[in-house]
Amino acid sequence: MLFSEELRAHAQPIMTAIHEHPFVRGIATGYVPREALIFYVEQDFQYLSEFIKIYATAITKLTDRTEIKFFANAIDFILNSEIHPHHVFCDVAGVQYEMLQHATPAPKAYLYESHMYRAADTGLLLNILAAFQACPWTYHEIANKQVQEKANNQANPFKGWIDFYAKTDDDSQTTVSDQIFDWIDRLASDATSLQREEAMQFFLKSCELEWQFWEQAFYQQDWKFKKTISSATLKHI
Ligand SMILES: Cc1ncc(CO)c(N)n1
Repeated sequence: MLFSEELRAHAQPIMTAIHEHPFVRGIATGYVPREALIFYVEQDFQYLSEFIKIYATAITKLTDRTEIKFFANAIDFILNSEIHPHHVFCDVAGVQYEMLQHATPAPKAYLYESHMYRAADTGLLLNILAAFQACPWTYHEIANKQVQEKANNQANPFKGWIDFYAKTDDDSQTTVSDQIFDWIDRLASDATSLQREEAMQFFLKSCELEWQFWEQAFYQQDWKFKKTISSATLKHI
């Protein structure tokens, strides 16, 4: 069994819970509460900005130009393409995207970002890719399933969001997530079983954190002492 198949098999209960999450179901049925959409975009905007920095860290581990290009493309994708699904949510919520670009990470986003940095700190590309893969993989799975359900019909205000994440790489007909699984398999074949176990942990925790990210937005879960934390300044120190 390929390592990527093992990853997917172990993540199945989490993936099922993501498909069934009320936020994700709401995208399919065309209704998500406005507060949830706003909280999501605020958090995702800052989360993706942090992701760019994590990709940049990954680039420092590479020498092969094709591999470097992969991460450079991923950065370009976040900066120039992934703003589109955010605009879809903003349009439905009736808010200006520019208004949602100043948030600080809520607890689960903070945890997810810290988890990614922890993977990067191991210095192993296998861990970085495994931790990162939950991101494109789960979104692609969500969108594909919703396309199969014909949720991306003209009447659905989230059609643009679903179509965006269901898209494949036009030339090769493979998705970014397929390419990453291939890359993970190549690295895993040279790894020890302990290293594979560590990568598995990074992947599964990222999958759970994807579920948590939807949950956090749906219920707008923020720091309990947000005002205290965000009003603190260093002026007395
Ligand atoms: C939290 C999260 N995971 C995955 C994606 C898809 O890239 C995203 N935009 N945000």
